[in-house]
Amino acid sequence: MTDDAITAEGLRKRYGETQAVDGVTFEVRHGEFYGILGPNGAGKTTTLEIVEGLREPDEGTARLLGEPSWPRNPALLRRIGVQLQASAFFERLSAREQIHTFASLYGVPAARADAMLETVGLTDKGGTRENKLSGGQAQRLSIACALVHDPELVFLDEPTTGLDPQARRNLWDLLRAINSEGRTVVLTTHYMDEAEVLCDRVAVMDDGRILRVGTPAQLIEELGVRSLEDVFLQLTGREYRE
Ligand SMILES: Nc1ncnc2c1ncn2[C@@H]1O[C@H](COP(=O)(O)OP(=O)(O)OP(=O)(O)O)[C@@H](O)[C@H]1O
Repeated sequence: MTDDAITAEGLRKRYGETQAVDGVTFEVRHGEFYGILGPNGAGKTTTLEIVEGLREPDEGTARLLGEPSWPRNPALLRRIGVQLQASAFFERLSAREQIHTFASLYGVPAARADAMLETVGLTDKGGTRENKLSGGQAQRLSIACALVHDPELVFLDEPTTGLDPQARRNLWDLLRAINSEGRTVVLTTHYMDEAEVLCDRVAVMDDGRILRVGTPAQLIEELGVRSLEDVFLQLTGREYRE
Protein backbone atom coordinates (compact mmCIF):
# COMPACT_ATOMS: atom_id res chain seq x y z
CA MET A 1 0.00 0.00 0.00
CA THR A 2 1.37 3.38 -0.94
CA ASP A 3 0.33 6.87 0.11
CA ASP A 4 0.72 8.08 -3.43
CA ALA A 5 -2.10 8.27 -5.97
CA ILE A 6 0.45 7.96 -8.79
CA THR A 7 4.01 6.71 -8.93
CA ALA A 8 5.86 6.73 -12.23
CA GLU A 9 9.39 5.39 -12.50
CA GLY A 10 11.77 5.61 -15.40
CA LEU A 11 9.09 5.97 -18.10
CA ARG A 12 10.34 5.97 -21.68
CA LYS A 13 8.43 6.00 -24.94
CA ARG A 14 9.76 6.40 -28.47
CA TYR A 15 7.78 6.99 -31.67
CA GLY A 16 10.08 6.27 -34.61
CA GLU A 17 12.87 8.83 -34.36
CA THR A 18 11.15 10.81 -31.59
CA GLN A 19 12.00 10.03 -27.98
CA ALA A 20 8.69 11.44 -26.68
CA VAL A 21 9.28 10.43 -23.03
CA ASP A 22 12.87 10.01 -21.89
CA GLY A 23 13.12 8.73 -18.33
CA VAL A 24 10.28 10.30 -16.38
CA THR A 25 9.94 9.69 -12.63
CA PHE A 26 7.44 11.45 -10.39
CA GLU A 27 4.77 10.83 -7.78
CA VAL A 28 1.42 12.47 -7.05
CA ARG A 29 -0.03 12.31 -3.54
CA HIS A 30 -3.63 11.50 -2.74
CA GLY A 31 -5.73 14.66 -2.84
CA GLU A 32 -3.01 16.66 -4.54
CA PHE A 33 -3.63 19.13 -7.37
CA TYR A 34 -0.64 18.41 -9.61
CA GLY A 35 0.35 20.26 -12.77
CA ILE A 36 2.53 19.09 -15.64
CA LEU A 37 3.87 22.07 -17.54
CA GLY A 38 5.79 22.06 -20.77
CA PRO A 39 5.92 23.46 -24.28
CA ASN A 40 4.27 21.70 -27.24
CA GLY A 41 5.81 18.31 -27.83
CA ALA A 42 7.41 18.13 -24.36
CA GLY A 43 5.86 14.70 -23.80
CA LYS A 44 3.07 15.63 -21.37
CA THR A 45 0.25 13.84 -23.15
CA THR A 46 2.29 10.69 -23.74
CA THR A 47 3.31 10.63 -20.06
CA LEU A 48 -0.31 10.95 -18.96
CA GLU A 49 -1.47 8.28 -21.38
CA ILE A 50 1.09 5.85 -19.93
CA VAL A 51 0.06 6.69 -16.36
CA GLU A 52 -3.63 6.35 -17.28
CA GLY A 53 -2.97 2.87 -18.67
CA LEU A 54 -3.96 3.85 -22.20
CA ARG A 55 -0.48 3.40 -23.66
CA GLU A 56 2.28 0.88 -22.95
CA PRO A 57 5.67 2.36 -22.05
CA ASP A 58 8.82 1.04 -23.75
CA GLU A 59 10.47 1.10 -20.33
CA GLY A 60 9.53 1.95 -16.78
CA THR A 61 6.48 1.36 -14.64
CA ALA A 62 3.53 3.44 -13.53
CA ARG A 63 1.22 2.70 -10.62
CA LEU A 64 -2.17 4.29 -10.27
CA LEU A 65 -4.09 4.13 -6.97
CA GLY A 66 -1.69 1.39 -5.89
CA GLU A 67 -2.21 -0.82 -8.98
CA PRO A 68 -0.02 -1.21 -12.07
CA SER A 69 -1.31 0.97 -14.96
CA TRP A 70 -0.29 -1.65 -17.51
CA PRO A 71 -1.58 -4.08 -18.67
CA ARG A 72 -4.88 -2.25 -18.96
CA ASN A 73 -7.04 -2.83 -15.93
CA PRO A 74 -10.78 -2.15 -16.43
CA ALA A 75 -11.47 -2.09 -12.68
CA LEU A 76 -8.84 0.64 -12.32
CA LEU A 77 -10.17 2.61 -15.29
CA ARG A 78 -13.50 2.90 -13.47
CA ARG A 79 -11.78 4.67 -10.59
CA ILE A 80 -10.24 7.40 -12.74
CA GLY A 81 -11.74 10.13 -14.91
CA VAL A 82 -10.06 11.23 -18.12
CA GLN A 83 -11.28 14.42 -19.71
CA LEU A 84 -11.60 13.88 -23.43
CA GLN A 85 -11.24 16.75 -25.81
CA ALA A 86 -14.59 18.23 -26.85
CA SER A 87 -14.02 16.80 -30.32
CA ALA A 88 -14.50 13.33 -28.80
CA PHE A 89 -18.22 13.92 -28.15
CA PHE A 90 -20.71 11.67 -29.85
CA GLU A 91 -21.92 13.47 -32.95
CA ARG A 92 -25.32 15.12 -33.08
CA LEU A 93 -26.23 14.40 -29.45
CA SER A 94 -27.37 17.15 -27.09
CA ALA A 95 -25.41 17.97 -23.94
CA ARG A 96 -27.85 15.94 -21.83
CA GLU A 97 -27.72 12.98 -24.23
CA GLN A 98 -23.90 13.05 -24.15
CA ILE A 99 -23.64 12.79 -20.40
CA HIS A 100 -26.46 10.24 -20.18
CA THR A 101 -24.57 8.11 -22.70
CA PHE A 102 -21.40 8.28 -20.57
CA ALA A 103 -23.45 7.49 -17.47
CA SER A 104 -24.99 4.40 -19.05
CA LEU A 105 -21.55 3.19 -20.24
CA TYR A 106 -20.48 3.27 -16.59
CA GLY A 107 -23.77 1.90 -15.26
CA VAL A 108 -24.42 5.14 -13.40
CA PRO A 109 -28.03 6.26 -12.72
CA ALA A 110 -29.45 8.93 -15.04
CA ALA A 111 -30.15 11.17 -12.05
CA ARG A 112 -26.42 11.35 -11.36
CA ALA A 113 -25.84 12.50 -14.96
CA ASP A 114 -28.39 15.28 -14.52
CA ALA A 115 -26.78 16.28 -11.23
CA MET A 116 -23.36 16.57 -12.92
CA LEU A 117 -24.87 18.71 -15.66
CA GLU A 118 -26.20 20.97 -12.90
CA THR A 119 -22.80 21.02 -11.13
CA VAL A 120 -21.10 22.38 -14.24
CA GLY A 121 -23.90 24.89 -14.82
CA LEU A 122 -25.23 23.37 -18.02
CA THR A 123 -28.75 22.36 -17.04
CA ASP A 124 -30.33 25.01 -19.24
CA LYS A 125 -28.10 23.93 -22.16
CA GLY A 126 -29.14 20.29 -21.80
CA GLY A 127 -31.06 20.31 -25.06
CA THR A 128 -28.28 22.01 -27.04
CA ARG A 129 -26.34 19.91 -29.54
CA GLU A 130 -22.61 19.47 -28.87
CA ASN A 131 -21.61 21.48 -31.95
CA LYS A 132 -23.73 24.44 -30.82
CA LEU A 133 -22.11 24.79 -27.37
CA SER A 134 -19.57 27.57 -26.78
CA GLY A 135 -15.94 26.57 -26.14
CA GLY A 136 -16.35 26.99 -22.39
CA GLN A 137 -19.62 25.07 -22.31
CA ALA A 138 -18.06 22.21 -24.28
CA GLN A 139 -15.09 22.08 -21.88
CA ARG A 140 -17.44 21.99 -18.90
CA LEU A 141 -19.46 19.23 -20.51
CA SER A 142 -16.31 17.17 -21.13
CA ILE A 143 -15.31 17.61 -17.48
CA ALA A 144 -18.81 16.60 -16.36
CA CYS A 145 -18.54 13.45 -18.52
CA ALA A 146 -15.17 12.64 -16.93
CA LEU A 147 -16.68 12.96 -13.45
CA VAL A 148 -20.02 11.23 -13.95
CA HIS A 149 -18.88 7.92 -12.41
CA ASP A 150 -17.42 9.70 -9.35
CA PRO A 151 -13.74 8.89 -9.96
CA GLU A 152 -11.10 9.23 -7.23
CA LEU A 153 -8.55 10.74 -9.58
CA VAL A 154 -9.13 13.03 -12.55
CA PHE A 155 -6.82 13.78 -15.48
CA LEU A 156 -7.38 17.02 -17.36
CA ASP A 157 -5.36 17.75 -20.51
CA GLU A 158 -5.31 21.51 -21.16
CA PRO A 159 -8.86 22.04 -19.92
CA THR A 160 -8.97 25.80 -20.46
CA THR A 161 -7.19 26.14 -23.80
CA GLY A 162 -9.03 28.49 -26.11
CA LEU A 163 -11.36 29.94 -23.47
CA ASP A 164 -11.91 33.62 -22.76
CA PRO A 165 -10.67 34.95 -19.38
CA GLN A 166 -14.09 34.82 -17.68
CA ALA A 167 -14.78 31.27 -18.87
CA ARG A 168 -11.30 30.21 -17.65
CA ARG A 169 -11.97 31.67 -14.21
CA ASN A 170 -15.32 29.89 -14.00
CA LEU A 171 -13.59 26.64 -14.86
CA TRP A 172 -10.91 27.27 -12.23
CA ASP A 173 -13.67 27.48 -9.60
CA LEU A 174 -15.07 24.18 -10.81
CA LEU A 175 -11.63 22.50 -10.74
CA ARG A 176 -10.95 23.79 -7.23
CA ALA A 177 -14.30 22.39 -6.10
CA ILE A 178 -13.51 18.99 -7.63
CA ASN A 179 -10.20 18.92 -5.76
CA SER A 180 -11.60 20.18 -2.46
CA GLU A 181 -14.03 17.25 -2.46
CA GLY A 182 -10.94 15.08 -1.96
CA ARG A 183 -10.23 14.05 -5.54
CA THR A 184 -6.69 13.99 -6.83
CA VAL A 185 -6.39 16.21 -9.92
CA VAL A 186 -3.62 16.01 -12.53
CA LEU A 187 -3.65 18.76 -15.10
CA THR A 188 -1.55 19.76 -18.06
CA THR A 189 -1.58 23.37 -19.12
CA HIS A 190 0.24 25.93 -21.20
CA TYR A 191 -0.94 28.71 -18.89
CA MET A 192 1.50 29.52 -16.11
CA ASP A 193 -0.96 31.78 -14.27
CA GLU A 194 -3.40 28.87 -14.17
CA ALA A 195 -0.80 26.51 -12.75
CA GLU A 196 0.26 29.10 -10.20
CA VAL A 197 -3.24 29.58 -8.79
CA LEU A 198 -4.48 25.98 -9.00
CA CYS A 199 -1.61 23.57 -8.44
CA ASP A 200 -0.16 22.39 -5.14
CA ARG A 201 2.92 21.21 -7.06
CA VAL A 202 4.06 21.39 -10.64
CA ALA A 203 6.53 19.43 -12.75
CA VAL A 204 8.21 21.36 -15.55
CA MET A 205 8.85 19.13 -18.57
CA ASP A 206 10.77 19.58 -21.79
CA ASP A 207 12.19 17.19 -24.38
CA GLY A 208 10.66 14.15 -22.69
CA ARG A 209 12.19 14.86 -19.28
CA ILE A 210 11.07 16.43 -16.02
CA LEU A 211 13.39 19.34 -15.32
CA ARG A 212 12.12 20.35 -11.89
CA VAL A 213 9.28 19.63 -9.43
CA GLY A 214 8.02 21.80 -6.59
CA THR A 215 5.32 24.09 -5.34
CA PRO A 216 5.02 27.18 -7.53
CA ALA A 217 6.31 29.31 -4.62
CA GLN A 218 9.33 27.00 -4.07
CA LEU A 219 10.33 27.08 -7.72
CA ILE A 220 9.98 30.86 -7.89
CA GLU A 221 12.16 31.20 -4.80
CA GLU A 222 14.75 28.60 -5.83
CA LEU A 223 15.31 30.28 -9.17
CA GLY A 224 15.11 33.80 -7.75
CA VAL A 225 12.50 34.97 -10.21
CA ARG A 226 9.12 36.70 -9.94
CA SER A 227 6.61 34.28 -11.41
CA LEU A 228 6.07 30.75 -12.61
CA GLU A 229 6.28 32.12 -16.12
CA ASP A 230 9.86 33.22 -15.36
CA VAL A 231 10.60 29.77 -13.88
CA PHE A 232 9.41 28.19 -17.09
CA LEU A 233 11.42 30.56 -19.23
CA GLN A 234 14.57 29.97 -17.21
CA LEU A 235 14.26 26.16 -17.14
CA THR A 236 13.23 25.57 -20.74
CA GLY A 237 14.99 28.56 -22.25
CA ARG A 238 11.86 29.62 -24.02
CA GLU A 239 8.46 31.19 -23.77
CA TYR A 240 5.72 28.61 -23.65
CA ARG A 241 4.27 28.18 -27.10
CA GLU A 242 0.62 27.90 -28.02
N1 LIG B 1 1.18 8.65 -31.76
C1 LIG B 1 2.31 9.30 -32.06
N2 LIG B 1 3.08 8.93 -33.10
C2 LIG B 1 4.23 9.56 -33.40
N3 LIG B 1 4.72 10.61 -32.68
C3 LIG B 1 4.00 11.03 -31.63
C4 LIG B 1 2.77 10.41 -31.27
N4 LIG B 1 2.28 11.05 -30.17
C5 LIG B 1 3.17 12.02 -29.89
N5 LIG B 1 4.21 12.03 -30.74
C6 LIG B 1 5.40 12.91 -30.69
O1 LIG B 1 5.98 12.77 -29.42
C7 LIG B 1 6.37 14.04 -28.88
C8 LIG B 1 5.67 14.29 -27.56
O2 LIG B 1 4.28 14.46 -27.83
P1 LIG B 1 3.20 14.72 -26.68
O3 LIG B 1 1.85 14.83 -27.34
O4 LIG B 1 3.36 13.71 -25.61
O5 LIG B 1 3.65 16.14 -26.12
P2 LIG B 1 2.83 17.24 -25.33
O6 LIG B 1 3.78 17.80 -24.34
O7 LIG B 1 1.57 16.67 -24.82
O8 LIG B 1 2.52 18.31 -26.46
P3 LIG B 1 1.26 19.30 -26.60
O9 LIG B 1 1.42 20.34 -25.57
O10 LIG B 1 1.44 19.83 -27.99
O11 LIG B 1 0.03 18.46 -26.45
C9 LIG B 1 6.08 15.05 -29.97
O12 LIG B 1 7.27 15.27 -30.71
C10 LIG B 1 5.02 14.38 -30.81
O13 LIG B 1 5.09 14.83 -32.15
